Amino acid sequence: MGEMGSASKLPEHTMLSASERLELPKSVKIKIALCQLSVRSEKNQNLVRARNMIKIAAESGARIVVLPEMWNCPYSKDFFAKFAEDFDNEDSSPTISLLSEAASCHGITIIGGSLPEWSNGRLYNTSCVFGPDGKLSAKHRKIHLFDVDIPGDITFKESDIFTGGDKPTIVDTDAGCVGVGICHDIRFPELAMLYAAKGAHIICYPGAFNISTGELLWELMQRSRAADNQLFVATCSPSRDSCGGYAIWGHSTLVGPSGEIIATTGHEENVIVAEIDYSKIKLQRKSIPLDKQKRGDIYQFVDECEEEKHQNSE
Ligand SMILES: NC(=O)CC(=O)C(=O)O
Repeated sequence: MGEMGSASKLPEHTMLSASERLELPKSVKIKIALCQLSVRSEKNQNLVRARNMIKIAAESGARIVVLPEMWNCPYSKDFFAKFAEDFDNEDSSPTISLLSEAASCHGITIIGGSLPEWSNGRLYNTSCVFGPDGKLSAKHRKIHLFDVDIPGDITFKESDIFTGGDKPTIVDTDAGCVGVGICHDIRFPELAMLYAAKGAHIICYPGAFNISTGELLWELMQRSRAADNQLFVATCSPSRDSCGGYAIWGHSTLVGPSGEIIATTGHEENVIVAEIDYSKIKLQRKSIPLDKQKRGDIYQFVDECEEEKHQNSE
């Protein structure tokens, strides 16, 4: 990422904000593909279908390809453990081998959706990023697990099965600086703000929102994270007809830095290819300089009782 140290030597009034110092990737315009896959109950079928979609995406000119949350495995508690792989052992991880081979074969960056991962006896919901050389460049374990109980609608508790990740993930790729989150992670603006502060150009959220929260919140969340942080947001979901009892919303989408939808789709299986113009980040941040307008000095709660106790003790 760009050198950020020298600005501190300038007089205060000429100091550049983090947004103004943001360096853009060499290629400012690139194509991204979102592979909205129909996930089957046969792992091998999912691998074959995903490999075909990646090929279609790459042949359409995409330099960065995003896969859905849980694309090699139905989004269901009955399947997660059975389909999980140990990523540290490539020989026993056909999914990791496939992603690595596909990235190097097409010379692209792959944000590998998410997969159930076994590690030291624990199960994680994990996204792997591969560079054009086929090497694993980052691994994000879903931080915020999806535990919900909406009476008469949906009850689902990921934490019964998965262990949550404990780190944010930001990775410099030749297709931009990418922050990674998985589905429910999108509900936490703090994570997106952290990625923006660290220089992310785009945040990719593989996700599998269900049809009720999806209709209400999926688009809203993506546009909010993009507009608040003035960067690109890309989401990728399995399609509605995927296997398992969980009804998936679909609607994989690319959103631009002013919160505009650049490309989206419906419930069905589809490969969406769209153009990202990273110069729009700078334009948006120049037009509405949120970074300069922020009042970090007043965004804190004062505990009045504590304050009173403190004053009385003086
Ligand atoms: N997979 C998820 O984390 C689902 C989710 O967040 C939802 O609202 O649905």
